[in-house]
Amino acid sequence: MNPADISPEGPPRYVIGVDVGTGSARAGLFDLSGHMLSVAKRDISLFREAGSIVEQSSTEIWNAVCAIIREAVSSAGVDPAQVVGLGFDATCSLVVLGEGGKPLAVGPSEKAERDIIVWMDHRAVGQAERINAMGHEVLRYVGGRISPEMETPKILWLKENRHETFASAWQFFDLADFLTWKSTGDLSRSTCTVTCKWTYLAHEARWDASYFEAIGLGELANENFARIGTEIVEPGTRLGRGLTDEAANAMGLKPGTAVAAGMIDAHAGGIGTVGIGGKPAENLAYVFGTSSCTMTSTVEPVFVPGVWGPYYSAMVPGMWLNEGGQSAAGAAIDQLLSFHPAAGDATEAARLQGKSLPVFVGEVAAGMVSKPSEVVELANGLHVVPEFLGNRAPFADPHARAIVAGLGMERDIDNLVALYVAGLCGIGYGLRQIIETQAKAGASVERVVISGGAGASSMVRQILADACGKPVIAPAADEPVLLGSAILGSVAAGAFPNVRNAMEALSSVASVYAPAGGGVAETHAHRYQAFLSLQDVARRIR
Ligand SMILES: Nc1ncnc2c1ncn2[C@@H]1O[C@H](COP(=O)(O)OP(=O)(O)O)[C@@H](O)[C@H]1O
Ligand SMILES: O=C(CO)[C@H](O)[C@H](O)COP(=O)(O)O
Repeated sequence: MNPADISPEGPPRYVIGVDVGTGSARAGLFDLSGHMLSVAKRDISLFREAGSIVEQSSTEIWNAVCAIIREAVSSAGVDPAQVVGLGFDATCSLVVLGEGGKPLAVGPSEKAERDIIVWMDHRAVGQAERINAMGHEVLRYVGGRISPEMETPKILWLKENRHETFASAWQFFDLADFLTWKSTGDLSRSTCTVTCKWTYLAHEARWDASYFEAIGLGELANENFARIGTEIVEPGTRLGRGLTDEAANAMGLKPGTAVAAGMIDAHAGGIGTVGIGGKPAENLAYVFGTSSCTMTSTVEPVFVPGVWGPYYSAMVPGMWLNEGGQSAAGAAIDQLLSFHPAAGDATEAARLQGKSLPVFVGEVAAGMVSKPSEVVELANGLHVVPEFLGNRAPFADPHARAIVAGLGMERDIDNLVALYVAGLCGIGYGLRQIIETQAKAGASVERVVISGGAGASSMVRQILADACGKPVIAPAADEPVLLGSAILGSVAAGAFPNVRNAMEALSSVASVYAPAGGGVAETHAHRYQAFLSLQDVARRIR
């Protein structure tokens, strides 16, 4: 299908957005006004081992993606020939393939199907520290410090610990780029992935060979970056000749269907939300899933120590991006609840209602108060700094750890609820700290536009608004992250001239959660000071 074939007349056309998160892959089928007709989901495995090792399988993910695309199309009863575009987003995990696209084992299991080092894998903390000690110029564009969650420390880890894998790797991909290559055979990388996670300098359209030489990965530069990306294109760019016969067959779509260069999952959430009001520079995109990401767009680059970026054209084309967040967000709430003596009973009660534990506990909390903002009183005396997986921003400190203060001998569900609320407040104070740090550096925002699985609850949105002090906007789209990747697919298909146009046309506000004033605001101000003190004391103890 050529872009020119899409006309307002003729049969309706559809696009598919695919989102591969940490725990599941989802596909949504959208019409060209941004309405989602169907969604399909598959859970994906995570393999964990000692030493912060977390791995996945690219084969499993690819099979899941093909299956959910088929399911989304058939459950909507749409003719595959009417699907004109496909967009992908995925976690920023590292996929390692040998000759012929063969999966290579990335860890001690020696299992080739474990060929992905997941973004949250912290095996490369030592490599990241050594890179940071070198202080290379490119680090200015990742908030001053490389994170072990980024790809160059991980590849260095492979070279130093699994030399055979490193030497025989044919391609190192960010997961979204792997998916577009599998779909089209096109090895182009997206400016989103390589700028945010690989130190590509999109504002100068180049890699910096001296960085790779300095850190001990000179061979990647000597090969002209053939294993990490020679063609770098903006998200939404139409790749290759669209779907290959093999991929189309696996997905139940037509060969040649347009496939867009993809994005990291959080950034797709940004694309699906920050167009609201036509003012991307005023909107902070907050994607609250397993991790959380804060994404702030500016016209000029703003350097905020400890906040990733500034990245050029990594999310909104032509704008700079600062990206912060918490490495464990939904995952921190899960971890916190799992420690509590009432977790077993509550999990069983949640299961009987077909809900996850945090959703169940959140609903119990909402039922205990007359107004959502009052839930903060349930957490009276309990304080959580939820940094189970380090502080992503504004300290860029992978060694930070969580703090829970104010625990008693309680073992009941009410106390579990209190812990849940305190954990969410802690997430909100982390958000407030990032917003304040960025504002001091010159990147202030007016509102937070929320997406992600944990951001779907209205009580969660209200707690975040109260805790961070900014209005939280819920977009009209039920699945803003999927809408973001569908937007990419629609641009590749030629339905919109560019991503910015599509963003503004397809995103709108559903509801606004204004921060509460009065006593609630005072309580949060007080709790925020406690959060800062606890965080500071923990840092000093270490
Ligand atoms: N109401 C809720 N309150 C707190 N956490 C929640 C809630 N709903 C979902 N979560 C958490 O959000 C995370 C899943 O987010 P989601 O965006 O669906 O996944 P992914 O990050 O894999 O894309 C899980 O950690 C889950 O426990
Ligand atoms: O680092 C990230 C974005 O830059 C994300 O945290 C990562 O991609 C995981 O996303 P999720 O929490 O939605 O599974």
